[in-house]
Amino acid sequence: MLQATDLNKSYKSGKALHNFSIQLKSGVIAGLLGRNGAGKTTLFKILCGLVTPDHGTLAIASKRAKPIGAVIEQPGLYSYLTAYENLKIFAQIQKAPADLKSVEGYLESVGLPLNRKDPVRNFSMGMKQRLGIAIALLNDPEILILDEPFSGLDPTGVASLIKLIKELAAQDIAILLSSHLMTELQKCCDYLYVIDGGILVNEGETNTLLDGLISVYTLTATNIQACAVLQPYLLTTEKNTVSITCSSEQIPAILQNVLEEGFAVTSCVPNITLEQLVIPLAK
Ligand SMILES: Nc1ncnc2c1ncn2[C@@H]1O[C@H](COP(=O)(O)OP(=O)(O)OP(=O)(O)O)[C@@H](O)[C@H]1O
Repeated sequence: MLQATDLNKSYKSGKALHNFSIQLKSGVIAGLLGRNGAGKTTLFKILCGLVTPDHGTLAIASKRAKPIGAVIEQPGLYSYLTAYENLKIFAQIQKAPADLKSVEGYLESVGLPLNRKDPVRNFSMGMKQRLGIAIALLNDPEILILDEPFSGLDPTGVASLIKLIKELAAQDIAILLSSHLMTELQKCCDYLYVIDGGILVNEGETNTLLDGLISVYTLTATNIQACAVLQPYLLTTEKNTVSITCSSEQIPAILQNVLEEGFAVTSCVPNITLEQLVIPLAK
């Protein structure tokens, strides 16, 4: 669907992208993980045609008039207008259907209420993101690019945005989203690209990439710090929460034994940091 090969871009400040290649496929959610200044926005702007690369090729297989929809940095909204009015204006600008039924359909497609009559400046960050996505999806692009879509969202907002992104991918849209945080990308991406200093330093199917690297898990259960089974693995303990160090292969058996000892584990969260993904290849 989209193949970018050996993209290079330099600014006066230095090289922002170096021989960066990326592929997007229909129905697949790809994540771009990288620190601040790693080159994520530069890549997105090149993919959207907003910045011209110094070298490299970009091939997009699509017959649509608008192959890519994107929300880069903040969604650009008219803050003094309602969601409906924003969508109607952007639909008119982009020559998409702008009648009442169509605009209500756009609102519904991203889970925004039809009855909000107040300006979008009153909206939560999550609702603004949804409206930005609805605008990006005008004219049915086959590719959706979202730059840091989770920034400023609370956990509920993150969870409901992840649900929306998965629903869009299920409609065969190819999705690329960026973050400097592992947790959200881990939860929603099928494939991960890791960028550092403008270079692709790691990539792979999310589960395969992370399984080999996770060695610390945080478990929560009432009084779990007293669990005998966990004592050999303990890294840190707090009331009702412990961090243990073990491999991903060991986790199912450990959890089984903890349950048999009578501790009802309410969560088991793998801990992985961006640094773990960057350092192995940067050596
Ligand atoms: N228009 C520009 N002019 C000069 N330098 C730029 C420009 N845009 C980006 N850069 C530089 O290119 C590098 C990559 O920036 P970019 O915004 O692509 O990174 P990023 O990963 O999106 O970072 P962030 O998460 O902070 O937005 C940075 O060193 C940045 O300062």
